[in-house]
Amino acid sequence: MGSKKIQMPREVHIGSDVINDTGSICKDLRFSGNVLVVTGPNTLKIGANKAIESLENEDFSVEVSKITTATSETVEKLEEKLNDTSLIVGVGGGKVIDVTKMAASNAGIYFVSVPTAASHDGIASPLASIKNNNGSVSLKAQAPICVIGDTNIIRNAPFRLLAAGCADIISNYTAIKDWQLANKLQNDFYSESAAALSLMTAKLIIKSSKSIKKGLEESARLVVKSLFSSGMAISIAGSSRPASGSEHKFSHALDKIAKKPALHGEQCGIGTIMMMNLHGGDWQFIKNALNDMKAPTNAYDLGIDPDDIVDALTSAHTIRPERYTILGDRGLSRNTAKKLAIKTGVI
Ligand SMILES: NC(=O)C1=CN([C@@H]2O[C@H](COP(=O)(O)OP(=O)(O)OC[C@H]3O[C@@H](n4cnc5c(N)ncnc54)[C@H](O)[C@@H]3O)[C@@H](O)[C@H]2O)C=CC1
Ligand SMILES: O=C(CO)COP(=O)(O)O
Ligand SMILES: [Zn+2]
Repeated sequence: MGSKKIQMPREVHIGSDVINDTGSICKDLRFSGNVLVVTGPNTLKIGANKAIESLENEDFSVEVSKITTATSETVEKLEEKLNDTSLIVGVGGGKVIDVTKMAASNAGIYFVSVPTAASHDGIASPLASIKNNNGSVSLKAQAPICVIGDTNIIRNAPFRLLAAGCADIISNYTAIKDWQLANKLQNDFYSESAAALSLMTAKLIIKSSKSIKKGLEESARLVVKSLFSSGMAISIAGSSRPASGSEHKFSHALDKIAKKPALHGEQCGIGTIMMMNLHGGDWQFIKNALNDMKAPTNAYDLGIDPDDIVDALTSAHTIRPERYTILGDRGLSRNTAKKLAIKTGVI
C-alpha cells in the first residue's frame, strides 16, 4: 500500500475577541514581513480591520485584498498580488477562505484561516471549492497553518449563517451514504475513520440542536468545533467525500440555476432531506433536525423558485460526474424529481 498524507492545522485558537491576537499568534508561529489579508466588503469592517491592526502592532507590513467570488479568476488575481509575501490571512466566510487557501497553496506559502461565520465546514480542511466555467470543483489545496475562530464575531453574525453551518454538517448523513454506495458499486476509496468522524459530528450537532441559540458564545463555540471536526474528516479522507455527496451536487447545481442562490449550507440541508428519501432513509428525521436548528426546509424558506429546485435535481448528477452517488450516471427524470420535491415538502 502506498503512503498517505493527512494535513491538519498546527494551531487552533477559539475564543472571544481572539482576532485581536492575530499579530502575536502569527509572530509566535515565526512569521514576519509582508502579509496579505484577504477579506470581503462586509467582513473587512466586521473582522479584518481588527486582524490588520493586530498584525501592524506586531510590525507586519499588511496589504489588503477584497474579494466577492470564489472563482479560478479570483484566485489568479490574488496570486498576482503576492509580493515577497510570507503569509496570507483569510478573514471572512467560506468563499474568502477557499480562495485564500487555493492562492496560498498555488504560491507555496502558508495561510491562516479566520472565519467570521460558522457557515461551512471548510474552515480547517485542505480542500477548496472553486467555481469555474463547468460549475464547482473541489481542488486539493492545503490546510491552514492556524485557525483563529473569534466567537464574539461569530455569535454576532446573522443567526442564518450559524444555522447554515449546522445544515452543512447534517448533510454528512447522505454524503456518507453516497460514499458507501460508491465504494460498494464502483470500488471507490473509502475511509472508515473519516466516515465515522463525519457521522459522529453530524449526530452530535443534532443532539445539541435545541441548545444552539442566537447570540450565545457557547453556541458559536459548539458549531465552530463541529465544523472543525467535520473538516478533519475531510483531511483524513484527503477529499471532501465524507462531507459532500448528492446533496452537495444539488446545491452546486442550484448555484448555477437560481437567480439568487441561498447560503451553501441551507441548500445542502434541503438537498439532504431529498437525497435521504432517495436512499430510503429517515428523511423526516433530517427535516425535523433542520427545523430545530431554524434552518430552511423548503423552497419558500430558501427564496428559490420551485422550478429551479426541480431543474437542479435533474442536473445535479452532471456536477462532478466522477463522484458516484445515489443520483447514478443518468440522474433523475423531471417527473421523478418533481415527485421527490413534492413528497418531501420541499416544493
Ligand atoms: N473547502 C471546503 O471544504 C468547503 C467549502 N465551502 C464553500 O464555502 C462557501 C460557502 O460559505 P459561506 O460562508 O456560506 O458563504 P460566503 O463566503 O458567500 O458568505 C456568506 C455571506 O456571509 C457574510 N458574512 C460572513 N461573516 C459575517 C459576519 N460575521 N457578519 C455578517 N455577515 C457575514 C459574507 O460577507 C457573505 O455575504 C461556498 O462557496 C462553498 O462551496 C463549503 C463547505 C466546505
Ligand atoms: O462543501 C463541502 C463540504 O461541506 C465540500 O465542498 P464540495 O462539495 O465543493 O466538495
Ligand atoms: Zn458543504
